[in-house]
Amino acid sequence: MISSKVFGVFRCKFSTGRALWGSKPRNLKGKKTSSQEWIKRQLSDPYVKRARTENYRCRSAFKLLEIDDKYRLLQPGGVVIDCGAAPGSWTQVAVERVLSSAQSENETDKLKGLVIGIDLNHMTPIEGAFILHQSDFTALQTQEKIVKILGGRPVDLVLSDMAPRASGQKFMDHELIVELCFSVLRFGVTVLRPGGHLLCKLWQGGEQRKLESAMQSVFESVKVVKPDSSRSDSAEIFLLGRNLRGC
Ligand SMILES: C[S@@+](CC[C@H](N)C(=O)[O-])C[C@H]1O[C@@H](n2cnc3c(N)ncnc32)[C@H](O)[C@@H]1O
Repeated sequence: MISSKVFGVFRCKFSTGRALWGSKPRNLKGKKTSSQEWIKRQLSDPYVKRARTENYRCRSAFKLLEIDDKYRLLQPGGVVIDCGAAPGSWTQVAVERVLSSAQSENETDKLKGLVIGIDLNHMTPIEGAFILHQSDFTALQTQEKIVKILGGRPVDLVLSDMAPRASGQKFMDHELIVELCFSVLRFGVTVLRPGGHLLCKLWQGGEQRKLESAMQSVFESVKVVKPDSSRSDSAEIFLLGRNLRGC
């Protein structure tokens, strides 16, 4: 067993913090909505309410739940890397679905499951997950830490909900998020098992095609996914690469 202290990582025991408000949204033109509009929208958003009642740290949980209900990416006993994990709702969902005994009768599957969450920001621990917080996913050092935690285990699913700090310059923000996706893809192909999957978020724009074709060259199928819980006025979409081709 690797000591979590060695990596400055914690195998989390308690989940307390919640950030149900999420980040201030951008509309399709890349402009921020006014604070008042944003608060009004948050208060009337059914997913914000559900996140509160169902104990998720933010409404984003429902995007992954919806995608997973359709594509069955999270399996009991699975190994999952969650890039851009804070405040933690995707990690919560991944832990529930790969570590939950309710999902699997098999205790061994439950023990085998592994979820690693990485974020630039501070993140409150989540029971059952390894969290590398205050860590830049794109840094080699961080990726080496992930590889050590994996201890040679192949990965079933790489997730990225990473988003750069939005400048409001639509093209620049699009380029930055696509760069993050490419770094997830480059790393993903080195750790995913053949047949593994990758889901990454981006804001639509001109570079999307390049990313899609890079994914098509390594995955058997690549789909653009927009769950109902992703706001229709948001430029956000997800690219899902399924079944990594073997060498
Ligand atoms: C939309 S939030 C993720 C929400 C998360 N999926 C959840 O459900 O709680 C985007 C996150 O990406 C993180 N991020 C952006 N660039 C990053 C990077 N280079 N390395 C790690 N995290 C990054 C941000 O700090 C932010 O917390």
